[in-house]
Amino acid sequence: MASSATLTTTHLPQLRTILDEWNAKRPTTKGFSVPLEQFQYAPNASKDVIVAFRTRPPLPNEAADKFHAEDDAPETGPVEFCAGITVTSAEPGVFVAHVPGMKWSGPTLTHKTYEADLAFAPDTENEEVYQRTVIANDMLSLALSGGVGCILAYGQTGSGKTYTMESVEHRVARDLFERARIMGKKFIASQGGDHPAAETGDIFEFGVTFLELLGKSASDLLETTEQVDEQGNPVRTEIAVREDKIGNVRPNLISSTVRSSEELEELINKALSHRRTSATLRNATSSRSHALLTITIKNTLLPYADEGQLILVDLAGSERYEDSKEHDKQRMDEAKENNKSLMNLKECVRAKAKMAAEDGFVHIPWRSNKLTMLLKPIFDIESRQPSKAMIIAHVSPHIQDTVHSTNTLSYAAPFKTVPPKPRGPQPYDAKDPRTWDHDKTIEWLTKQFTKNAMKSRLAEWKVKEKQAKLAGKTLKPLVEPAPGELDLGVDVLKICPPGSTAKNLGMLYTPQFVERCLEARTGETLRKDEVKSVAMDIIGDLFYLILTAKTRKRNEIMRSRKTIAVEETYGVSPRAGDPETMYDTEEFLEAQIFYATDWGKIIMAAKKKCDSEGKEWSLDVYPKTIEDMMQKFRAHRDAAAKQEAEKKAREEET
Ligand SMILES: Nc1ncnc2c1ncn2[C@@H]1O[C@H](COP(=O)(O)OP(=O)(O)OP(=O)(O)O)[C@@H](O)[C@H]1O
Repeated sequence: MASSATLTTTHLPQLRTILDEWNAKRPTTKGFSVPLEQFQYAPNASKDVIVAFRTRPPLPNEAADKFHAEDDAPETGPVEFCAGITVTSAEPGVFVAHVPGMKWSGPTLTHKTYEADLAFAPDTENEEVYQRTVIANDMLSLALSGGVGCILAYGQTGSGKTYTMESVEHRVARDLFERARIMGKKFIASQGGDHPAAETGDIFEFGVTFLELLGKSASDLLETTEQVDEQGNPVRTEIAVREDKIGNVRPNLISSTVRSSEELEELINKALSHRRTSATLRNATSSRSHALLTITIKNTLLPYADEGQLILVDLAGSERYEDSKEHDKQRMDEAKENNKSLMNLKECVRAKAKMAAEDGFVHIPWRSNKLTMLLKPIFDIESRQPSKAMIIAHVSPHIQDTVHSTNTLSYAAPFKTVPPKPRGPQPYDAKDPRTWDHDKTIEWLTKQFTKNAMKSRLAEWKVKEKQAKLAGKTLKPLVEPAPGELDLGVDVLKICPPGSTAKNLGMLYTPQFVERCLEARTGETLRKDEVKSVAMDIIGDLFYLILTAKTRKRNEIMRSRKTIAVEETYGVSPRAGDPETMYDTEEFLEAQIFYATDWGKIIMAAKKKCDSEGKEWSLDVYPKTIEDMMQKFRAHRDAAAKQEAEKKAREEET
């Protein structure tokens, strides 16, 4: 293949002729299926990884500059633009890259086709790109519902990444608060509308960080610095990027709280101006660094739920080795590091896409690099947060850049996956809620609400028993109610209507499930805040069971790796093990009621000890912990029964 230098002005007319012949034969370009004004959600909205291509228009004088920069061939008049990319379909997205080559008979063109979910032509406005990516895939709602949405701009230096990402950032700032108000009002309404923020829907707290990763070193773009180094570059504190004790990656950045579009816009402008200053001073740093804007969102009415996140990433320009070999050592190291991180990112995105499409286990190597560590929430399969990643691959429109463009397109195209084909119902597995039918789901939900109702009955009974004792009376023992006799406080059939299963419930965001439980409330047996707290426990348990089922296979493969952390993310009690099969007894339920909140605490302490001693949790320590607890419970129960019997006998005697 010829380099662009050999394909200079003299060959352009021939290349144009070949391109015109190809264009004359190809079918007309397929546009978007629904015009922008009419559509609301994209057909791809359910996918975990969405890939889009974008090419920009040629800039004034760019075609000439591109030749003159590399070529000293004699000029034959003004250099006209020659297309290196043709968009043949917008949705699904198809780009054809025209790769120039050279034979003894003259220049040639090879037409390579690449497919994505969406493709944006040079005349597509930023607003349309934003609507068809961020809005169509419901990224704002995802983050406001405790999920993680990540948008990555990838491509060669100068291909338009910053142009796209800055526009996305400003538009997110414009729309996020309005969307939050709508969702906030809806959430309050589902609780009966009784809240000081019922009018405003103001229930979310927003935090913003902006990190720059240059080579291996991370810095805070919100840090204002007066200091400059010998070359005049601003000096910023180096930020450590590592996992903390509980596995979170939270670099120590300035996190600013924002309350409005204007405040968010101001911070974005501040960070971008710091990035631009660095870019001018340090020879286009922006193209050599990754910039990550993270917006964290906390629902103040669901204090135990995970924070939602929107992560907007303007990636460093992808450089070929040939382009960087003229650089000094520092630049070469940076380029090497960038390529490493981009390759690692590719592995992670590809694995995530594959996992979503095949519904199986795929190892995601997110710990291998700082960039992917920072994106842990979207790559960690142990995370309970729903997440979605969108990659927008940018290419230059010029024929001189096609070799670069094919690299970019072949990097991103494999991320496009076909949603898994319906394979019929999976065989029933008691341990895997994704295989439960409607009846089994209702049975499980009923059991969860019964557990809760029994807990409060027992608590009430204990109070009454105490009062009775004080009055010198004996209270009748608490009798186990017959199935269906207990008022659960909710209509489980409303939570899981006919036709719906645990798999459908597992796809709901936590606030959606809470809203549904609140709507299913019957009478006054449970207060609204009690429904909320039980709903949080139940959805937490369901996520845990699904997660355990998903990772079981992985755990078998990687037995040496640490087992799933039994974290109390949703503030609920028992989560470890598999009560469905191992301990599915009334006695087990009674023991949980007896231990109440201590149950979770004892299990957590045992898990911690087990980890520190490097023992095997699921097969060895966990059953032993449960057995010890059950023995204690039985001893207590038997002693209490004995005492009760003796008391009765004494009473009968007197
Ligand atoms: N879709 C577009 N329409 C019009 N102009 C564009 C478009 N995309 C990019 N540009 C212009 O192209 C130039 C290069 O774009 P940009 O700086 O975004 O590229 P980049 O990929 O971020 O480069 P770098 O890696 O160097 O940061 C800019 O002048 C920008 O304004």
